[in-house]
Amino acid sequence: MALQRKKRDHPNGKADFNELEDDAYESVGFHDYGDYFERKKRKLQNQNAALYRDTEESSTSNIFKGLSMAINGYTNPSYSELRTMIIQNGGTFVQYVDKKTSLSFLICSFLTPSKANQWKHHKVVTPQWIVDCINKKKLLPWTNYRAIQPVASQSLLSFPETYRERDSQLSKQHHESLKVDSQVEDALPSYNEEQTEMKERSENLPDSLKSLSNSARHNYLLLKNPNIRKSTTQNPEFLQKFFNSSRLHHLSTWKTALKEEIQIMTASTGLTSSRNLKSINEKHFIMHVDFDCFFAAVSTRNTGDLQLKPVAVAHGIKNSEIASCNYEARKYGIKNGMFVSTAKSLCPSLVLVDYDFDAYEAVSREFYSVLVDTPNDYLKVISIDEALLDLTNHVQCFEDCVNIAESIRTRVRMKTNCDVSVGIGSNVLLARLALRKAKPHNVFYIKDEDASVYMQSLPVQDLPGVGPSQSSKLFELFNVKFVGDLQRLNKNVLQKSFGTNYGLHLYNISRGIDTDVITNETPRRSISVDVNWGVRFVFLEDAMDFLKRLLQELLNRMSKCDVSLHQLQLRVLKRPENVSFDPVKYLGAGEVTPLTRSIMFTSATKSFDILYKRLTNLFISLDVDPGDVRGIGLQASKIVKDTKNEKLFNFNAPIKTPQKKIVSGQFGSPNRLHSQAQEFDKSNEDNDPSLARDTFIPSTPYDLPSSSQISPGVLAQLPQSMQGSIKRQLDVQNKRIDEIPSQLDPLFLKELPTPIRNEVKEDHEITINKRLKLKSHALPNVKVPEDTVKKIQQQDAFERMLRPNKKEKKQYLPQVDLQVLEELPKEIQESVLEENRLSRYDLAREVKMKPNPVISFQQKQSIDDLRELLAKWYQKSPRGPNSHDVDYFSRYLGRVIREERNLLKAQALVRWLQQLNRKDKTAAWQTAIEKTIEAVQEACLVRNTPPLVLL
Ligand SMILES: Nc1ccn([C@H]2C[C@H](O)[C@@H](COP(=O)(O)OP(=O)(O)OP(=O)(O)O)O2)c(=O)n1
Ligand SMILES: [Mg+2]
Ligand SMILES: [Mg+2]
Repeated sequence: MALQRKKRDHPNGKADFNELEDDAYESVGFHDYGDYFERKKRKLQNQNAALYRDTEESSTSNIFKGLSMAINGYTNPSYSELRTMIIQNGGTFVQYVDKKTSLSFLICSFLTPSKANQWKHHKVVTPQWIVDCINKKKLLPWTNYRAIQPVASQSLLSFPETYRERDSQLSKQHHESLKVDSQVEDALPSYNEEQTEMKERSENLPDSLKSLSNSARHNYLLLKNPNIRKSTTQNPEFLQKFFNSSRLHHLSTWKTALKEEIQIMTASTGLTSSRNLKSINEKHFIMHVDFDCFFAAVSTRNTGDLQLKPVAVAHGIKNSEIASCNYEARKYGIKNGMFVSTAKSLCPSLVLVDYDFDAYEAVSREFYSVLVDTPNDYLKVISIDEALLDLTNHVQCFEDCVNIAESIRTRVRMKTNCDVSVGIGSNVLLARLALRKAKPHNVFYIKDEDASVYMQSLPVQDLPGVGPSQSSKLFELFNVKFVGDLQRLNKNVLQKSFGTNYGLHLYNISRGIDTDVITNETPRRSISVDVNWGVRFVFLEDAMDFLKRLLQELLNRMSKCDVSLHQLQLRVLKRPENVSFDPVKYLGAGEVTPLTRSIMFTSATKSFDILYKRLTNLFISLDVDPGDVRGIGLQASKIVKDTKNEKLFNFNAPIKTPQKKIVSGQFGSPNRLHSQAQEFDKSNEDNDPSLARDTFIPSTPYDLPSSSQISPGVLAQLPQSMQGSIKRQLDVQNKRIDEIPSQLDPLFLKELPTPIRNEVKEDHEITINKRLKLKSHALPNVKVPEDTVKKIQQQDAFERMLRPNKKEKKQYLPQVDLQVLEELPKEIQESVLEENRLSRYDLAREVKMKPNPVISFQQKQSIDDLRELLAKWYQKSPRGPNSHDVDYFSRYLGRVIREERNLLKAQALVRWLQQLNRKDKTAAWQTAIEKTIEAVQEACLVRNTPPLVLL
């Protein structure tokens, strides 16, 4: 029997059915459970409709107009009294509530803990609120009548002055959605709608706040909720909480700490300089070891039954990201980085477990102790769960590597009850590709002779340094999709299109040739603190206050390492203009434009006052609306040691120490690492008190070339602090300067590690420029004594080295694309920057100047125009779209995500298609929509952002 429903604008509960024809009154029979509830709901709605009819005349006020309410459990006044009170005062009474019902308020006196948990994201008030509102004849702030005490994660907005607008909107949306017709409502508020809503809501703002920008007002209203405020930068304890629970923070801290420890161990075993025994051309054996689903495995390692179930580690909130999921969960299509809500829709039985940072750290230490016990040439920390080993001098063939790999796997399993996988190859690239193949729970190796063939079928994006821009350029120019296609391209052609360095890189890696060698860990060159979640400011003062706390945190970290800084960088993540105020991720940064600025200090400092003053000016100079700030970071670079007793590392120690191999068991316990290191430092200091006295930390620990290659001329051109350091090191190494060439010695330069060489070269260039400048400006008759000129040159050179040379760099600005650059491997990034004589700072400004392009589809760009287009497309193809059109549109969505970088737009368009097909549910359209969703999620993956919620 067809359900006849008159379309009326009645709110929920007022639906006017023809009772006689409504099958809600038929017996339930053998219908399914869902059907039973559907019927029950309609039955109750009909009863309410009758009640509304009766009370229409007798209604006393409209104070609850636009609000929908339900009652739960025992109440005083009674259920029926309350119901009448609600209806008589214009409210909508909802008799039956399920998950889909949008409700303004739930009225109840008491909730059991489980119910309280279930309703924690709703407004739950006591019956007294109804009574008092009616007595006072106005809506009173509901927060004074809460039946559930707020919880920290509550994400519901509650603004005493404005909730009515919001609720009536919610309730309107809900009723619109109840209508079974072709009217399609917008799934997400568009940016314009958000702006309009903001304007309406802002009318309730105090006068003093009316001058605020829209984004600041938005934050003001958002932060009115104490629960939300508690989770943001407005909370004085925010930083501590943030760092305690931020997995990314933990990951980076662990990595730094592990690197330092491994560095100490390798230094103490004397493996540093003598280990590069084989040249790059000789065959190497590289091993890449990585835990399988690290966080998830650690969290379930002692729970046999959980290991067999799909498990993910996340904070548990709907829009939180999955940090790690086990391979059982991956069978359902769940991936690391996915939102919990998406994952749950793929696998409702997914078990969520919380983070256990202490356990991850402990397991990682066991892991590294096994690796340190494995004879190796180099051990490089990649992350908490992952390392590279160079075994070249310890094995003869791949089979030896496999045996070692199996032994590592067994020992790690015994110590941690978790699995690692191992990839082996003759270089880092092949080891990495082999690891991918080995996962999970296995060992795999790729021989050189198989590499080329093995790689042919890989998409080019699987290659290191090939990101979306490069791969789409490769596709556009040469129709290249797979590595096999790339292998067919000539080296010259690649270099012409992609530049000398990157062209060569592409040519090499497509053949499995990787010149990246595993080198020693470099000492810490910078210390930073970054916060990219929960950053919400209203006023400039908020930003200043937070900067203060962040600077304090940076100084604390610096003080732990006993360093001062020469350079301080401020990094700000800014919401671009047409991006929503509220990112998809709750209080996250969302889509942002990064801005960076640095300040240089001629003398090293760690003074809060000096730094804070410059920092605030720097922030102001960025001219960012405080409401638009979504993330802030500080980085101390060009750091110098400021105490004589270096605790961890002796940067000026002679690198060559007696050969001492790691023997099995030596580093069995992680705590021994520290004590071992300290002993090592101590013994060195005992032997030679002149060590560890200098303050400058070079970018890389360096061994000096033979004395004949160091000229006093060169030395004189170095920054003074470096001169001191080199002279002392020469003393230590018993080297003398016995030649006096007058200019930069190429041999000497060649021997220096690249970063130092660059510094020296830059410095030299500046000195030369300065000299030229001095010449041209010198008054013809004034003779400056030569000594003085030299001194000025040296001093100036050092100062200028610490200052960015704006004029010089400006003219090179437009040649490098930051997005392209970021996808390249670090080394290539540096060389591109060097080639273009640019710093990242310049590029960030460049990005700021050039907004993302808005991509057109059939000459349409705005969401509204595109929706119109899609609606026409849908109407014209009732039996489903042409597959080429679907591909075409999917590709467009991909570009919206990758190039226009507008996630919300892509989301809104797909949802629109879903809405269009909601009524008829045409299967062909459904398939087409799924295809577009796939394209969208793939583009998100490429961009490294979590998938959009589209189910
Ligand atoms: N963006 C990231 C990257 C990593 N991790 C954490 C969770 C991971 O468990 C751990 C290791 O990262 P991997 O990339 O090695 O991922 P898994 O070990 O989880 O999975 P796989 O088996 O693919 O290595 O680091 C994280 O929280 N967020
Ligand atoms: Mg892993
Ligand atoms: Mg890893």
